[in-house]
Amino acid sequence: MTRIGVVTFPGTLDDQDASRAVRLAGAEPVQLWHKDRDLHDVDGVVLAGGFSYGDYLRCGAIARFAPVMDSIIEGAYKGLPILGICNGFQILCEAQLLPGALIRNNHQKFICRDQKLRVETTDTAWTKLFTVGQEITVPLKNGEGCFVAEEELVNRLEGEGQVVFRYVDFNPNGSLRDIAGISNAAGNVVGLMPHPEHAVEKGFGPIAGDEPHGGVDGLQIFASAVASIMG
Ligand SMILES: NC(=O)CC[C@H](N)C(=O)O
Repeated sequence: MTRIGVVTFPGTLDDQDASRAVRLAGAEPVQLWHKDRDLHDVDGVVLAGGFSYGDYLRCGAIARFAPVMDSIIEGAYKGLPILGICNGFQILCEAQLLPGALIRNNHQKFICRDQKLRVETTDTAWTKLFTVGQEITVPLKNGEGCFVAEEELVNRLEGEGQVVFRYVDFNPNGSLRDIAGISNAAGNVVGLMPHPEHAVEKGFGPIAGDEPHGGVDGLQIFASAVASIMG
């Protein structure tokens, strides 16, 4: 069975939901602790959302130096599928596994809403099962979600197909070019601000189309990783 590690740092909030999403996608979730020196032979890793180390300094800035990150960085360069959700995305940027940075929302407030996104590429380990241009709705909740990078870098990300998700209808934080998620050049490392792990079960997900509180669009992200790992 495919084994996907879910990392818990002090202050992580969404590791249980991420583990549940992994299980619903047909894989076995493996708990990884911030102090773990190895990844216990997992086939993929999820850096879950939350408030690691209380968001001190900058979101993700301290978690980036946790012992488990050495193995994650090594795994990333070897092609291990890695997903960073919200605080996980911030940690991946701090670790320079993904380019750019996430800064305070342009309106200076924490925001929580059901957010529509467009899937811009299926050439990543985490979006393989979508269709290009598909619109999905998943919850969003963060204080530092504004994606910024130099103009030249953003142009390169667009040109190389590394913009993976874009906000639709409403940009919730001032992110450049409505960018909600990006990947590394190889497509195995993906980070996104909204939370797919909160949209995996009917009755608990966001309001989406004809499905009040029933949207399960997020599940495809975890199922995509399982499909990529199985080849
Ligand atoms: N939901 C989250 O992961 C939040 C991330 C981070 N603590 C922020 O507020 O931006």
